[in-house]
Amino acid sequence: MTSVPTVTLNNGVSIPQLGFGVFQIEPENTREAVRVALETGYRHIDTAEMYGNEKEVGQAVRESGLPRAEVFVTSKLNNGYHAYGDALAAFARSLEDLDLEYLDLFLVHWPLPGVGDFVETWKAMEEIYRSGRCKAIGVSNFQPAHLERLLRETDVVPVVNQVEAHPYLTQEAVRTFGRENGIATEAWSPIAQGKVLDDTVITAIADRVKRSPAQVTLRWHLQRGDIVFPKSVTPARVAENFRLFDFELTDEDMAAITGLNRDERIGPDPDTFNWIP
Ligand SMILES: NC(=O)C1=CN([C@@H]2O[C@H](COP(=O)(O)OP(=O)(O)OC[C@H]3O[C@@H](n4cnc5c(N)ncnc54)[C@H](OP(=O)(O)O)[C@@H]3O)[C@@H](O)[C@H]2O)C=CC1
Ligand SMILES: O=C1CO[C@H](CO)[C@@H](O)[C@@H]1O
Repeated sequence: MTSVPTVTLNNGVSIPQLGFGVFQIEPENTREAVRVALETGYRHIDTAEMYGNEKEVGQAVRESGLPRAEVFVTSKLNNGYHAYGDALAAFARSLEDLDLEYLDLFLVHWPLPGVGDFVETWKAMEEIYRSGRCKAIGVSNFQPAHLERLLRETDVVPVVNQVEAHPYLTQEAVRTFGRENGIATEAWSPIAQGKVLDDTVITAIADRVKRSPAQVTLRWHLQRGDIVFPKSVTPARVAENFRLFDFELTDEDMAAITGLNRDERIGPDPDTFNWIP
């Protein structure tokens, strides 16, 4: 079976660079989707309390029969639970819903700069980390200014920052800040939910290397060093998105795809997003 490269996080924990995302998979379809992903060879699942399918993710992981240590599971703190005590309780609930002994990675889902104070939230994350029930803690959708505050005012450096990233939003500033401070970048919506797949720069490279536009785009992320977890409920695509390790993009291909950047988001802007579900 294909072995997926790992990235060593700043606390020594290893994360598979390619995983499987479960946003917008209905709870009733999640068990099967995660079963197919694990069967295909994925060993990293990215969920969140916000997605409403933690329970089914946990079920599929347990039913796979794989040793717990072989599957990397990430979940995220939902936006309504940023207060210290709420964050501790929300983590305990996530673990209970997943029905797992520990989480591999727990993230603050959004900084919500207009609501409360994410430094207080991060102090709760540090306590969760110290409890040993979570192997690593990180953030999602943090801008460099948000990260600077965490680095200045708290003790534990986030292991990752999970941000929207794809060829139309290459996130150079966030990625550079991460690289300089030991924070790995995870790219969410890595194929921009399909939006980049008919871009002629990407389709021309795909034709030449005899791979699909999705494979070319995912390979671009991997060669940049970022961590990705494409979502699909279509088994053929789940398999396609896993076949990324038998071809390489040239430096010219990499530069051409990076050159597509238009700083165009498909999701919310972290500086102004303060939504509480
Ligand atoms: N931290 C955050 O704020 C966020 C995190 N995320 C995480 O990132 C993950 C991935 O992002 P997501 O928004 O789901 O978007 P993706 O960029 O992974 O795209 C998913 C969409 O693309 C389709 N698709 C998947 N593979 C292929 C393929 N090979 N060819 C053509 N179409 C394909 C899927 O269709 P189908 O399923 O029908 O096959 C689905 O419609 C999420 O599942 C979640 O874990 C996402 C958003 C925000
Ligand atoms: O993970 C997520 C899925 O997408 C939503 C809408 O863009 C986000 O709010 C959320 O962070």
